[in-house]
Amino acid sequence: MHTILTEHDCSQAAGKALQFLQAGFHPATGWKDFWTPAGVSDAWVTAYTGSILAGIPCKEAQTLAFRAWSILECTQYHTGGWSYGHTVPMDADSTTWGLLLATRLGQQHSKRYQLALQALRPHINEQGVATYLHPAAIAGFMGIADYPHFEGWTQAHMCVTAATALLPPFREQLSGVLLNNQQPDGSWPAYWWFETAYTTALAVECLSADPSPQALTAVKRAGAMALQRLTDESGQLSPFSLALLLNIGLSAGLHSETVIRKGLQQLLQLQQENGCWKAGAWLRIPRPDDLVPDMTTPWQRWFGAAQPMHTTAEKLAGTFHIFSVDQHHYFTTATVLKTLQLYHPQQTHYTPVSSGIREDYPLSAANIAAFSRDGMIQLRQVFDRESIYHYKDRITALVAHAGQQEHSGRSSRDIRSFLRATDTGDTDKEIHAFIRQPVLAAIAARLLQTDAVRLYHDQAFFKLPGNNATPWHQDHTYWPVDTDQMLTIWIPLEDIAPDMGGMRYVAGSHQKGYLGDIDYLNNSPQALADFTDSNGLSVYSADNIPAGDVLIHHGWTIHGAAPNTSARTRKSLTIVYFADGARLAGITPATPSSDAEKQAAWLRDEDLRLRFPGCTYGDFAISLRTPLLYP
Ligand SMILES: O=C(O)CCC(=O)C(=O)O
Ligand SMILES: [Fe+2]
Repeated sequence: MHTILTEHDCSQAAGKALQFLQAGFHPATGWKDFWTPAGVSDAWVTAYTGSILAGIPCKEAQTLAFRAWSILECTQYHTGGWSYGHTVPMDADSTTWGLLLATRLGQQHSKRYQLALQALRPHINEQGVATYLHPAAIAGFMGIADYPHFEGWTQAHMCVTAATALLPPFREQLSGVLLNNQQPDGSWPAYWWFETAYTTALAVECLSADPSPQALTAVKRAGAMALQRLTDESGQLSPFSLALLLNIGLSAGLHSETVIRKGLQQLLQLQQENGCWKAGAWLRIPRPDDLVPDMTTPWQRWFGAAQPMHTTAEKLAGTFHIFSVDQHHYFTTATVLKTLQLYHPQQTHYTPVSSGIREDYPLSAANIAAFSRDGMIQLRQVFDRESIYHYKDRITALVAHAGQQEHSGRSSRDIRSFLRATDTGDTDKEIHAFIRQPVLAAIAARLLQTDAVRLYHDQAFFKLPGNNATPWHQDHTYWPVDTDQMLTIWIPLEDIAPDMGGMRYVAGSHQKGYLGDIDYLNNSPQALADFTDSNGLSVYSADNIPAGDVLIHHGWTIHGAAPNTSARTRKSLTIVYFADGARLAGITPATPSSDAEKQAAWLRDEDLRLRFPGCTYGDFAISLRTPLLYP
């Protein structure tokens, strides 16, 4: 067969695979695969898939990998580490993949990374890495607390050891262990897999970076084994096995071997229409006392319990020596992506994923400088009118339902300032996507001059006819986040005319940071004039804003809005972003004195409780409610 495998072929295939993984990614749980008696795996599969994407140098893959990490940061056990899935006790394999993901994203400084590393350490001994450390926890989870024989599960496993060996802190120690455990045929054994190429691919990835003669020999032997199997089993290999054998060959430097090129071409031919490669990763669950599962027969595929199991004996008989496959194809597809990456490491030309949403807004250096000087900016035509009007209708329906008439927080004035609804994206899928679209988050990140931003919240502000002015205030007063890098994108949902209650900003006031209780500015126009005059600042009035434009203000910029004297409702949606890496904090003064300060402190506590459940001041400002939106 004549085999020409172009860069273009690989990058096309990888782009489609990426789209498949993107489509299957759930914002709260990541990817799920493998049905076993312990349920379906989310954390482990998400960590594995994410860690492969993190190694692919293109924007879509990096974004997905960051999202996966963001989920793992929220779902980690407080004792550190990750597990197979929801409610299953922590294990060394899932924890290793979580750590590999963090490492590849450069997140070693993260508190969760450090915690997981600590939790992993005790699993490592001279024999390698044990998946489970405490039989009691896992036996309790399985409902066989009285069964004492977990020697099989608490011994060192080469399939876990080879993955952990890829973590820089353990590489040296575990390379030695790997060298001692290579089989005569050049492979490494696997405990949780039928396919020894799983362990071998990881071992070779680790050892190929080791310049010692022993490592070199080991890698060569593994490479020869892979070539042999690719030849002998050609045409019978599942995409999973084929990808792993190719990984071994590629890590061993055998790119130009005909068998490798043929294998790659076969692999590309096996890609499905939707971008995936069909499930072929056979995960097995030996009995906890089984030390060498390769000797065990027979194995049953898990389709759920055949009959109800109550006693330990029934559970032992019914839930072990079973196997399962990655029924959603994510695990296999991620493994194949790794192969493509190894074949063309420097290629970043993956087919861009088209989402239908605008990808970029041409923000200029002058825009960024203006925002940093004024603490506010108006950006022209970020959206087209039709799409804004589409969202206007959806948001109007929602506000009518969920809106709350308010005095805008603090000032008890007779007439209310607006009708407000928070978290509008929670109940409407389209608004959810609109709020999370990358173009807005990218604008936020660039104006804040930071690498990554999270969503804080979204709120709709509808100023009804006759509603009062929005009092002057500083938003950040209400947000329990310690970074100054926060901003709001204020999106008019239709044209705003001068009598509808346009936004007002004290340009440059953000540079002063927290100004204390500034409610006195609302006492009279003179109070404000005195403040701006004595500080050399001026007020910017955004009176005529066409739909499609957006207004953006910094978290410390003093702002308000004029009353709505027209007969129309002024409709707007706001999205608040903050720089990733912030921690939860109150603002100074720690002891509020005025009523306004007391109320602000109460609102910060309230937001901490609502937006960062389970967190306290000092923790990282990370939660499922505040996802990373960029990159
Ligand atoms: O729309 C308004 O009138 C007030 C909006 C506001 O204060 C904000 O977006 O922070
Ligand atoms: Fe505000």
